[in-house]
Amino acid sequence: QRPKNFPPGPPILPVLGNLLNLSLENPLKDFDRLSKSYGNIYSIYIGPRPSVILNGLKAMKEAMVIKGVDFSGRPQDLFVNDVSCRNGGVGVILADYGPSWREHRRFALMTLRNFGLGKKSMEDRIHDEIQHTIKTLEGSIGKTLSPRVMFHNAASNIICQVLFGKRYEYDDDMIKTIVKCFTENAKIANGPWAMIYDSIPFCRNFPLPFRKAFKNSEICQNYINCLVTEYKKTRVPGDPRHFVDCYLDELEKRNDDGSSFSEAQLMTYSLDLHFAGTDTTSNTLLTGFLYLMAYPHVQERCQQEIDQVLEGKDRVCFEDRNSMPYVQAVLHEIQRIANTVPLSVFHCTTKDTELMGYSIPKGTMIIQNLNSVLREEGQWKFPHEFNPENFLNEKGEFVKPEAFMPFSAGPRMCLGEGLARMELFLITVTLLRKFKFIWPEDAGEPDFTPVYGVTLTPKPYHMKVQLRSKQNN
Ligand code: HEM
Repeated sequence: QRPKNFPPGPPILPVLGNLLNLSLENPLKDFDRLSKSYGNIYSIYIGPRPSVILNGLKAMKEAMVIKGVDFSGRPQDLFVNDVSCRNGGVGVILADYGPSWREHRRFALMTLRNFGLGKKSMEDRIHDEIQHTIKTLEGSIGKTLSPRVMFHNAASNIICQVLFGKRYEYDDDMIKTIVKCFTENAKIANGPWAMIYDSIPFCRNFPLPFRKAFKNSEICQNYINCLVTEYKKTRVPGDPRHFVDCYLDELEKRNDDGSSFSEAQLMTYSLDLHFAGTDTTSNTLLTGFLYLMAYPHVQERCQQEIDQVLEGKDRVCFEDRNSMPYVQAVLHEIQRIANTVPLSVFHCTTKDTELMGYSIPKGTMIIQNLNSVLREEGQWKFPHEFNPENFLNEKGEFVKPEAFMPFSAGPRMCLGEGLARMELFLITVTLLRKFKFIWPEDAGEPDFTPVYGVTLTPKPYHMKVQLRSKQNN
């Protein structure tokens, strides 16, 4: 039985709740279908747990922005919590709303900013990494290559520079293993076995496929343990080289005052940022290059604008985006279509609250169907097709509709948005300036259907790379 005045939804079965109403492999279509029957705010039971699904801009804004604090909690008893928070630290992504989350979020935002302002700016770091990407692509001129490892490692290296002050070669075994753990766990974390783990608690200790996620998490914990142990030995207090050193300085400063900073937190937190900074940006890039090859006229129009704006300059800077309305529109359209984190990260209510006339008790799980906003009819000129016109007005100027929400909204909104946007712009522009990307003739039609997970991933594909004949650099 649903509580009084709770959002409506399909009938609930004992034990399973509404599991049979969802495809456990990929429930995105079911979430859209259910909103047609029950409206933009409805409820389903994942096993015994009541969850409210938010669809469309209006509901999303009221919950995440207008009543942001009421909706900014995180559930604490899910599969993902057991996998990620095993060493006692809760990190930031899964931390519940409260002082520890607030302090850690503030600290990361400040540290990311400081590393962007220091001797070497964030732009310089991204450009350094792009040189390695270019080398990989130059080695494939005239051939085809699968860009997956290249983009995942590039994104991983950029965040690694900030976190640990180091990068890894693209064929380094250690980072290959870590990135594999991240990408596998991003698929397991909201796959069928995670749903079963969350719905039927007595099966949690059985040797079922969800065990793989725990193994992966252990590998990542060992890796971060080694790094932190090394940095503790080599650091000079007060002269931080990277995020880990900054945290260790802060830990010393706050020692014994009951603060939420701890070594266990540092480990989970660093892994949170490494994971969040890798699997998101790289999957967006993969989607982007897939569409740029499938829509060669869009690629060419970007290249014309890039050539024109960068004429005589040796490299692009983030500021140049303001002179590139078409490229900006294309990058935003890529993010809209990529829908990289389709259900955001699950929230929960921090107190008894109301949403569009419904009563929602404290502790209710909230699932944001970001997909429903990024493709909402009435919000977009072309909701169901790839079309940069979605972000251009009649004068060809860049405009950003309110429904552009791939980073979510409100107090829990992605804290890496600035970094991600800078990476997407600098990487895409630099590569499009230098290379032409072609869908291989023998590859059949491009398949745009993504593989479902916490992050959506394009199916593996190959690209043909040519040096552009008319280069201005
Ligand atoms: C295209 C790239 C990215 C996309 C689409 C994306 C999207 C998201 C989304 C939808 C959320 C959940 C927000 C919510 O719960 O309401 C999130 C949270 C988060 N993201 Fe990102 N993200 C991206 C890149 C990054 C990067 C590069 C970093 C690394 C610095 C990062 C760090 C985080 C963190 C730490 C959180 C948790 C914030 C919190 O709980 O307070 N993300 N991101």
